[in-house]
Amino acid sequence: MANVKVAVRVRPLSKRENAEEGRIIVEVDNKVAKVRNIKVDNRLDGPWDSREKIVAFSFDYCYWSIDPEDPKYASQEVVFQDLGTSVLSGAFKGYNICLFAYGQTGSGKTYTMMGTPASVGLTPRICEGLFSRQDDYSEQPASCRVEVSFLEIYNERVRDLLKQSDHKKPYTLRVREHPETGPYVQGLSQHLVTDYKQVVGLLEEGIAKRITAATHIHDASSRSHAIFTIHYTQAILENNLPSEIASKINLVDLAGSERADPSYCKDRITEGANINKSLVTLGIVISTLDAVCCMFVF
Ligand SMILES: Nc1ncnc2c1ncn2[C@@H]1O[C@H](COP(=O)(O)OP(=O)(O)OP(=O)(O)O)[C@@H](O)[C@H]1O
Repeated sequence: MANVKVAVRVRPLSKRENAEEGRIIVEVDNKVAKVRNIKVDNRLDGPWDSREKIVAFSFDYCYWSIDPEDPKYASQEVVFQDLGTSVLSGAFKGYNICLFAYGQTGSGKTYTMMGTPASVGLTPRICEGLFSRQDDYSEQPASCRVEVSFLEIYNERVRDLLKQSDHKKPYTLRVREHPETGPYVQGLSQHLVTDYKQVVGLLEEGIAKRITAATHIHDASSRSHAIFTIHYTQAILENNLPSEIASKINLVDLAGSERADPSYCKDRITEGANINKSLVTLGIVISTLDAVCCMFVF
């Protein structure tokens, strides 16, 4: 899967982790993340010795986002410059692109994808990039159209985050498959936007409606998968004839995988089971795509 890039990001310890005297067991060295197994010989403290086990994993990008004073600190801007600009350049060339954040609950997916008002994440930055196109990517189009939609998948059911839904039956959208364009969500609202401010308004509206709940690890854990889709259509002249380049950008903030905890209430347990089930399925899909892809590479 040559067109797939994988990045890993290390976030700072949370207040709770600091209070519990948590330790960072990951180191980042260029494109390699090294995880130290502190359980070896139950040696929680003490000097490094040959029995300490380090497992190294390679990625396309490794981000160290612990301390802003650290020279190797990766800010939201650094992450955007690597990942967001390639999304934009792909979209400008007419490719469909999917960027998703995957990880354990509380690991920093929403922070990276959405960010905070003081530290804006990938999704709003990518939208801003579409409107303030100052690129060297390709020829500028005569005009372009941007339409967005925002949905969440909660307990395997789909809800439009940008449409007032029936309170009794909010999760009623159906996923269908079009013979030519592939899977789509029937009845999902599409919103034409003409500037960055409008996109931010819609993003805030959708984020506010998304289901969150407190878990042992994270006070505001997202309990659903959220998909923000941008349909980007460029009007161009091809051989002096009007034509269009259409691309679709899916920006996905997945719910976090978590360990089943019998002390949770029934809702949390059901949510957790559905989250884990869908993430395992996603893993199977990616492995299968990889296997199929390898079969045809000669
Ligand atoms: N790179 C970072 N720098 C500073 N704070 C971060 C960073 N990443 C995450 N955080 C903070 O850590 C907490 C958890 O992050 P976040 O909500 O993004 O986790 P999540 O993976 O989306 O969790 P869940 O799957 O439970 O929804 C938040 O308070 C967030 O502000």
